[in-house]
Amino acid sequence: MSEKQPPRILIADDEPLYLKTTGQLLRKAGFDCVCVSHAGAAIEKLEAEPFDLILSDLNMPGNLKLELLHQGRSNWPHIPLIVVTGVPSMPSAIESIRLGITDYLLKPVKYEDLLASVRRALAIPSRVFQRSESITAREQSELAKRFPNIVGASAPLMEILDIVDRIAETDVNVLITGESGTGKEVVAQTIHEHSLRSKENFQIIDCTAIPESLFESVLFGHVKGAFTGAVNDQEGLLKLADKGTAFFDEIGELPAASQSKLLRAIQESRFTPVGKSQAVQIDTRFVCATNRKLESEVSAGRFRGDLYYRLGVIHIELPPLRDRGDDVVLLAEHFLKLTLKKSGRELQFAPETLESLREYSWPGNIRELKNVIERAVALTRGETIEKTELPESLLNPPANLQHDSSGVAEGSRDEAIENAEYQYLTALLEKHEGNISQAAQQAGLSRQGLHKLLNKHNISAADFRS
Ligand SMILES: Nc1ncnc2c1ncn2[C@@H]1O[C@H](COP(=O)(O)OP(=O)(O)OP(=O)(O)O)[C@@H](O)[C@H]1O
Repeated sequence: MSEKQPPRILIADDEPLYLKTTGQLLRKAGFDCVCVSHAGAAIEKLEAEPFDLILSDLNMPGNLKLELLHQGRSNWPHIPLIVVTGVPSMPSAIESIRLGITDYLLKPVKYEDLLASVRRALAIPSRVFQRSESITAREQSELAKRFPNIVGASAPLMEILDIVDRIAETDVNVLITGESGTGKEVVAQTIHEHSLRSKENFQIIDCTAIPESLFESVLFGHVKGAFTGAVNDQEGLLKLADKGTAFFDEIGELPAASQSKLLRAIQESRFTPVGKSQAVQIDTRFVCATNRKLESEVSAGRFRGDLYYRLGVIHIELPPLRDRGDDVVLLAEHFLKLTLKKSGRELQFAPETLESLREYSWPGNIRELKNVIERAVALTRGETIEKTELPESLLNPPANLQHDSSGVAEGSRDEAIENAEYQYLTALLEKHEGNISQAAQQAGLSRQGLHKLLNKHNISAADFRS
């Protein structure tokens, strides 16, 4: 973007009235707009002239297969793209978010919302949208130095650190997904620590811990006497996140009514505490995490699409530990060092122990690995951690957790993982006769984490108790 020139916006839409009024309104707001009525013309313009932003309709001539989105994102990845559509459809919405659009607005769109979205998109440095080429060894070591809390050197982790590095200082909202224990909270905290908001609060908001009936009061606060039991004025969690980062953990668990209240607060950057008449303005960055597949939740109608787009401007998917190669060893060494720091002892892994750690499939991911190392250190009497100090469940995992190359691969990878997880959980509960604490301990999960997984698979621990 040139400093003297106003930002240039390309608007592509086949509704003449919308095209004309949007162009006029944005010009009035100080932008330089070029309006075209079909995808082909938009692509020609992009080839010929520089732009800072694309506003694109979905249903317009030449865009049957979302050509403008595909070409726009692959040929001009540095130009943010906002979809504005009158005919929302779930597949196109999901495809849009996959391609990395900046926002998804539904017509009729309020002028203030459009303007806010345009300003937000233009405030994001273009490098955020540029896909990284493969990361060089030098860049790798620089990333490792910049993020010492995130241990690992595998290619998938390096890609994540590269994204974190590019987005941390911007104000974009981030959605972090991944299985339980993959490090979502660690990544969220790291984004905050490397942001311009690092001196302010990193406010964790655990969506599973807020009863639906208290959502507004906990999030937005309340005044004394607003409802029975409101004996004092209470500031809400969002106010505590003002100027800082609000981290919504387990956002996928948020009930529908709470989703709309949160969406409104995010869209307007303000909310009204319960019992008050005046709204409170906030300046907060939103980072969210979930181990659910939010896209499927949106398709199934359980999660609002508009909230999903608003939160997931940047989507970081953390790989499970089993897909991170030798990171297992690096993390094991890291947790060994951490554990020994407390005791002052000196210990090392036997080569066979490391081999077993490498071979295991880690359903509880990094949290499970951390627990296994702490347990092994506690059990080891000599100077070497032998394989025998590893839990039996790790050395002889249930058949469904072993890698069997002779088996016929059925279904998608996601289905296979879901099945394996289901089998693992039922075997685990059977072994511990429905005792959640013991089962969670073995799986390397928190009790809450295990409850969530059981809910996901509709498994009741009570069925395993005698
Ligand atoms: N890359 C990493 N380097 C070092 N420690 C890590 C890393 N990732 C995660 N951990 C550690 O693993 C444990 C689990 O991480 P975290 O709580 O961030 O996972 P999560 O994905 O948020 O889990 P859940 O979905 O159950 O809330 C924590 O003790 C964390 O410190």
